[in-house]
Amino acid sequence: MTANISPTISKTSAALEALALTCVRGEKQLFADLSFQVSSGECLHVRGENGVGKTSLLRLLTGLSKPESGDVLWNQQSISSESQTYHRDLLFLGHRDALKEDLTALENLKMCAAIDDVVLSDENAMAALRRFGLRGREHLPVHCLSAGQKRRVLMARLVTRQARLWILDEPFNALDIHAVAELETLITAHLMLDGIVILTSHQPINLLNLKVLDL
Ligand SMILES: Nc1ncnc2c1ncn2[C@@H]1O[C@H](COP(=O)(O)OP(=O)(O)OP(=O)(O)O)[C@@H](O)[C@H]1O
Repeated sequence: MTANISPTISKTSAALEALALTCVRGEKQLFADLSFQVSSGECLHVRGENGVGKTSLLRLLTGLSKPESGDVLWNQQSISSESQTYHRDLLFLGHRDALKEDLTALENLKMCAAIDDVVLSDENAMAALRRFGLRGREHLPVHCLSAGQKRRVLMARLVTRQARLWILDEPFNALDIHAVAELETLITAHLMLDGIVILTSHQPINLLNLKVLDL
């Protein structure tokens, strides 16, 4: 069954811009003076070896950590000055599963919707979970799900929360080939609606409008 949830992202163009970002972690400078822009309809694939600073970059882009110097602009406004607007437009999925293990898959989706201030009916939440192959698992506590099934709950979140900008840390991890294809389809549909995606992955990615950033 396919979840019938129509995205209602506005059609005006949007852009995320990194301006001369420098990132220091511990004693080490991970990157310096890093600038790029990602606009509506584009996906940026951030690549690099383990420990090079991909997750650290995503954290700067989400505003979860601050750069040593430089700034991040969302639609030409610094994300530190416009953080409420920015966080309404942003969906960040970190590579550690941001799920409550004692809650069911359905309860997790509903809880995320409540935090995001999104109205989500049980029917739409169930449809989203089933779209990602979780039929019959909707009422199981998340600690009973496999690693790939947990990632699928997070994928369901991509369709139940309408955000313009998706920042996804290793979203293909633990997914089987069907789920990888489903996620690529979902990302493509988001880009066609003028969404923006920034993701990290150690695997090659099969998407149109893909830009690559090698750290
Ligand atoms: N809070 C911190 N304090 C000190 N060092 C940190 C901190 N956070 C990250 N690091 C270090 O910064 C470096 C970059 O980490 P990061 O998680 O950004 O790498 P990554 O490119 O995402 O790696 P991977 O491909 O393994 O996920 C690593 O050497 C890590 O140990």
